[in-house]
Amino acid sequence: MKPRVAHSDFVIVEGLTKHYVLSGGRQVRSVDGASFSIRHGEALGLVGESGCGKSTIARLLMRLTPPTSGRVKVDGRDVLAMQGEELRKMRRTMQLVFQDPYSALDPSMTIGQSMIAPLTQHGLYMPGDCKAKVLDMLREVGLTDAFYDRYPHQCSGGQLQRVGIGRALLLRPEFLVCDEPTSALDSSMRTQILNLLSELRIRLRLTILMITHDLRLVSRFCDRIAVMYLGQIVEIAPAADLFANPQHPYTRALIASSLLDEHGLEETIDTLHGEPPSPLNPPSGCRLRTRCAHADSRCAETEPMLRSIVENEDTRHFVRCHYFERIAAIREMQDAPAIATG
Ligand SMILES: Nc1ncnc2c1ncn2[C@@H]1O[C@H](COP(=O)(O)OP(=O)(O)OP(=O)(O)O)[C@@H](O)[C@H]1O
Repeated sequence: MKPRVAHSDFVIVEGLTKHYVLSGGRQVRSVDGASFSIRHGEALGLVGESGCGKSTIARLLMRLTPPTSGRVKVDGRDVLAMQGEELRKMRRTMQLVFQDPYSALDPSMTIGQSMIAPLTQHGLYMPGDCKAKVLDMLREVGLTDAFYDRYPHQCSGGQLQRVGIGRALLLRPEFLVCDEPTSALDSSMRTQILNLLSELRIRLRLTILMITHDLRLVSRFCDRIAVMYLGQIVEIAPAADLFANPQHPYTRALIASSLLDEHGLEETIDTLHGEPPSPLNPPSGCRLRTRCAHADSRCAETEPMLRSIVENEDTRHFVRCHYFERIAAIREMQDAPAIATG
């Protein structure tokens, strides 16, 4: 069961943009004007094809790379403006769980040494208490005390991911960004790690951004889902709403292709054709237009905005699509009462 979430935005991201500048001055538009919010205790999924900019968003939120522009507020504080001690303290409350737990650990250090390092760095506990805290955390993530003295190469992928989660949680963060935390694992390990994260999320009242290309994972784990295409967020909706009532042609194609994979279905009208264009040279107007069956001249000329699709603010369903706007306008005209004449 998903926990109830408090109705206040804990994380607010506005117009977040990252253009990497290559030698010769060409720009990779990895993230372009991403805006979203995450309520306190909520899990937001961020999905999209490889290369659409998901990990760049994680790196921007964690201040691992500077943005080109935009704002990030966590618990009311402007994360991108922070410096020095304030930034160091903030970093403790925001932790990243990596896709590949092996590369996140130093192979020459034992698990215990790797887990104690951030504790010592942040001075959270007296040095004599650190080992006991690490052992408590190992148990909390389902590992025995014996793992304290093991080296990464003596652990399986699932065990290492438990270590990675434990290491992030030792600093008692409030906001966890999980970047493909299960994609390096086999399916039974994947389920175990997801169950562990679900349980810890409730127990520790964590706010989570779950980055993945696995739609089944987000449908099980997340309250809301943001769909990304070529650097932009194209749809955000509550998870159940997104699957029952997807609006953006890209979201519909993603859901259709995951069903194709799962059930071996025939190709449907909602599948996209071709590969995504390069973020070095994205299409004008709507970025999906070169692959979208519904695109017309307006899609090439003007960029659609991310707009709320319902009056009821609580539903929080947003779409960035001219085709959706056309269809919605037609439906509105059809639903309007006829004006009596004569
Ligand atoms: N340091 C960098 N310099 C130049 N381009 C970069 C850099 N980092 C990422 N990119 C480019 O930015 C785009 C977005 O990359 P990103 O890793 O954020 O995508 P992603 O959606 O996380 O993909 P994946 O699921 O494969 O990890 C890609 O085209 C990538 O090549």
